[in-house]
Amino acid sequence: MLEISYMSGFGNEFSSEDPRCPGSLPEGQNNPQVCPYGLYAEQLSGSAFTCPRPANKRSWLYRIIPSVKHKPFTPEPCGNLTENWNEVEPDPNQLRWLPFTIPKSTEKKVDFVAGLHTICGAGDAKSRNGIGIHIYTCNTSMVDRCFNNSDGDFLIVHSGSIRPIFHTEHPIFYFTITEIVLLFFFQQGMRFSVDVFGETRGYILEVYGAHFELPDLGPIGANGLANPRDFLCPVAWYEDRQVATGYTVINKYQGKLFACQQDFSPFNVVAWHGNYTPYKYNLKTFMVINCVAFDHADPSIFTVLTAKSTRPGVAIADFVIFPPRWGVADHTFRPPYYHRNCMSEFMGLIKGHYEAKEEGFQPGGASLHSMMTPHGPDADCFEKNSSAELKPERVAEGTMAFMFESSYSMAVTKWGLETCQKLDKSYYQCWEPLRSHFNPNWKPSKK
Ligand SMILES: O=C(O)Cc1cc(O)ccc1O
Ligand SMILES: [Fe+2]
Repeated sequence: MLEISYMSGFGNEFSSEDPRCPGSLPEGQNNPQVCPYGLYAEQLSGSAFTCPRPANKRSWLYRIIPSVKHKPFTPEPCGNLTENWNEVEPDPNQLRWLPFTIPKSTEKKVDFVAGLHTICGAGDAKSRNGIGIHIYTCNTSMVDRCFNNSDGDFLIVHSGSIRPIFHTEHPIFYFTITEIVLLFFFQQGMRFSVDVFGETRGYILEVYGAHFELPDLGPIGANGLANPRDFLCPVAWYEDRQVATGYTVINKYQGKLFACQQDFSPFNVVAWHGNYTPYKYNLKTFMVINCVAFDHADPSIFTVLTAKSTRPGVAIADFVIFPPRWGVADHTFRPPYYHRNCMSEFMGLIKGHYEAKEEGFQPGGASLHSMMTPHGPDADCFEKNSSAELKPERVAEGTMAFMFESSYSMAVTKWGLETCQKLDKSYYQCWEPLRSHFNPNWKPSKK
C-alpha cells in the first residue's frame, strides 16, 4: 500500500512537494511564467480575496492539467440529496431514527455520492447561509468519479469499523488501525473520491458560507479540546492517469448535482502550498474537560469545531462529541439535564451507548431535538442516576456520541420523515414513565 505521510496543524501555511518531484514548488512566487516540471498553477480560494488575514484561505496547486479542462456540466440525478426544506410539514416532535439501512452490494451497488441522503437542514446555499445534515450509506467505491461541493464545507463523521479511503487533490487519507473514530473535513470546492471496503455509513454536517474553525478557549487557556497539531493533511502525491473512458466530476451546486467528463484523473497535483486544505482528525486525541466538583457543565465544553455566525458566540453549527471521560461530580445528577434549547440538536452515535439513553439510541441511528423541543434523560436514566452512589466512575467508556448543534431551526426532509422508514415512532415513550416525586411536606435535611 502507498505510504502517505501527513503534516500536522490546523490552518497552517503548508508547503508540500511530491517526493518524486523535488523542486516542483515554484520558489519565491506563485505564478512563474513557466512552472517547474511543466506544471500548471491553479489557485483554490476558500475565502474572498479581501478577507482579513486570519480568515483568509487559499491554496496554490501545481498540477499536470488544470481543473478547467472538462466537458460542460449537465444535471445529474440527486437521489435523496436535497436543499428543499419545504417537502413536508414542520414537525416539532422529538425525533429518533433507528440505524439507517446500508444497501447490500449484492442487491444494488451504491457509491458515496449515490448514497447521500439529506435528513434535515435550513437556509440556502445561494445566499450562503445555512446548513444541511446528510447520512451516507454505501457499499461500492467511486471508480473514476470524484465529488466536489461548491456549496459549502463537509464535515464527515465516519461510523463503523470498515474504514474508507478518501482520495483528494492533497492527496490521500488513510485510516491507520488505531483511528477508529475519525473526522474528515473537506472544505468548499475540494475534490475527493471515496473507496469503501464493505457496508459503510456515516454522517455529514454541511455548512454554507462559513468555514469550520477551532473554538476559542477563553479561560481554558492556550491548550485543550481539539489541539491544532492533531489535524492532519497529507503530503503531495500525484497520479498522472489518463482515463480514455472518461473521468466524472460530480459537482454539488446550489443544492443540485451536476456531472462533467474529463479524460484525466483530477488527483494530479504534484506540489501545493497554502492554508486551504482537507484534514483528518482522530477524535481520540480530543483533550476532554469536565466538571471536577459539582453540577453538569454545558456540552459546549466538548466542541471540536465550530462554524461561527456573525452573532458573537452563536454558531451556525458546532460539532460536539461526548467522549469517554471520568465523572466525579459530587451531590450532582450527572447525566445531561432536562432541556429546552434555542438551538437545534442533531445527534448521532458512532459506537456504544449514549449516557442519557442506554437503550433505543443505536450506533448508526440519529436523533433530532428541534428548537425548544423538550428532551433529556429517559425515565430509566433519571431513576438510576437519582439514587446512584456518586463515586468516581468512567462515563461513556468505549462509546462515541456526537452532536451537530445549530442556531438554525431545521426542517426534516421527506426522506427523513418517511422514505428512510427508520423513524422510531415510539421514541416519546421513553419519557412516559417519568412520575412525580413531589413531596409538599419535604424538609431540608439538617446539616
Ligand atoms: O440533549 C443532549 O443529550 C445533549 C446535551 C448533553 C448535555 O450533557 C447537556 C445538554 C445537552 O443538550
Ligand atoms: Fe440537549
